[in-house]
Amino acid sequence: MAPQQIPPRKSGFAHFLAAASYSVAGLKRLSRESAFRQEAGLGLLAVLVLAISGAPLLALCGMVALVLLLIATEALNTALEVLVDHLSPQWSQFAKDAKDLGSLAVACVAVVAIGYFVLALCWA
Ligand SMILES: Nc1ncnc2c1ncn2[C@@H]1O[C@H](COP(=O)(O)OP(=O)(O)OP(=O)(O)O)[C@@H](O)[C@H]1O
Repeated sequence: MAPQQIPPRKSGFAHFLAAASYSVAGLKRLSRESAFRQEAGLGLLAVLVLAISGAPLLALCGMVALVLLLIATEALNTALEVLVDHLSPQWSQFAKDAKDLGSLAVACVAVVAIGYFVLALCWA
């Protein structure tokens, strides 16, 4: 297979379009992670439950924002894992630290999202 080329830098509207296509590629890569599929599924469920419970629009927007924040954190954690797996196929302290810290970041955002869901459900 021929070696892939790094795409040339673009500016203006072409840069905007290119950035959007890179984000879609990132979403495709993220969809291979089971953690992402679980978080996105549970997040969608949480938004639906709040909507059915009659939560106000602002509360629904808050839930959607937190689910997007969780997905963004999971994307960064996956990027970290890809790099760590490439740099350290064997056990190493830096690999353990990096991956554990990435997991902590995802866990912190997940706790905030779950707490928000419970509060919004109580107030609905
Ligand atoms: N190369 C490594 N060296 C040392 N410890 C590692 C290494 N790879 C993974 N670990 C340890 O194993 C844990 C789980 O790693 P793993 O790669 O399975 O990530 P994960 O959090 O389960 O994410 P995912 O399910 O998305 O792969 C890490 O948090 C870390 O403590």
